[in-house]
Amino acid sequence: MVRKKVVIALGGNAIQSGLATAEAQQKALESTASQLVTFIENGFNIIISHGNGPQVGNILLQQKAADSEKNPAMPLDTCGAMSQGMIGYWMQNAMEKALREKGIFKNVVTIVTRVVVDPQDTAFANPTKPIGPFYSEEEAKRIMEENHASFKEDAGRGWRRVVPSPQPVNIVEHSVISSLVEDGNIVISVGGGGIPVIDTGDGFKGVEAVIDKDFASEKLAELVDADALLILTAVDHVYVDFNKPSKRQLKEVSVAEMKQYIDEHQFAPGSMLPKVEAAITFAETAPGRKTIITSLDQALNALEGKAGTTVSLHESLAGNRL
Ligand SMILES: Nc1ncnc2c1ncn2[C@@H]1O[C@H](COP(=O)(O)OP(=O)(O)O)[C@@H](O)[C@H]1O
Ligand SMILES: NC(=O)OP(=O)(O)O
Repeated sequence: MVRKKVVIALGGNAIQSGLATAEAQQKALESTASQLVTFIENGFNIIISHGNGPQVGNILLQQKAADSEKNPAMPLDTCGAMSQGMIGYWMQNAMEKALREKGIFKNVVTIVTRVVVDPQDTAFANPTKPIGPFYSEEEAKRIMEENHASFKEDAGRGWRRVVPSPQPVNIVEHSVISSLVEDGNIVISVGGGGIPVIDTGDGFKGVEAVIDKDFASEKLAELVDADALLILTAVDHVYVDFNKPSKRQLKEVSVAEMKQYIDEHQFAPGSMLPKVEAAITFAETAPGRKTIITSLDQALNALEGKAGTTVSLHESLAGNRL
């Protein structure tokens, strides 16, 4: 049987739905993993990617405990690598447990993934990616003055530190990820959008940034020639007139239609907009490729063409079962 290959990008609620403790996040991941196992039961090969905004921000804050040459603070790229290892480790435990409960044996591996960015990317001069905890406006302004860090208001939920978020250009480990998934292993990769690196011509060098995980997942889906990119978040569908009485679910949408909605500012920057942009980019790479944006609960239904928002090059291609 030829197994279809799906890149699954997990939203923040799949990892942290309440407290930020290790115990609470591992519990949330166990619940996520029990749903992801249904993809394996239904014959899919999966590559799991995930966000790291809350986690990498907290790891960065924890560097404040550093006080000497013996205990130096680590830079943001290294904090990103730590977040990949931490969440990957939790996810490996959770997936193996969920597989065992179903009597399935499969290797689950995390690849520490480096993602090449352009040093000239204009994002370096304009930090936009929110990380870490939320603050009141007053607290945020005080920290900005003390630390020269940038903070911005995040979608009506409070103020957060923001860091540069350049576009992914290439994924260093994509070939090995591809081989592992072709061999039937479950691969966790491009966690937190990948560790941002620049190609110096004499090796890779980490840079202080956090890449958007939806854009990095899209790049990975392209490079491993995935059949679908599944972006899972807290809503079952993308909406037009979101949060208005006139709100309407989008089901099967062409790239051209989605671009029109972007022009109408239907999607919030920093939340739904990058997902929609990633969906368009993947669909544009080939006529058969589709991106589905939905919730974890509806993910399998969505692959059968029965739920979620599906974006493909032409609307006629969107509704079919994968
Ligand atoms: N037009 C829209 N349709 C659906 N959801 C939207 C829209 N605009 C903004 N959103 C919000 O975007 C959220 C997804 O973004 P976010 O929470 O940042 O993603 P993630 O799940 O990757 O952490 C949804 O849960 C929803 O609250
Ligand atoms: N890196 C990243 O996009 O993380 P979040 O999805 O948690 O913001």
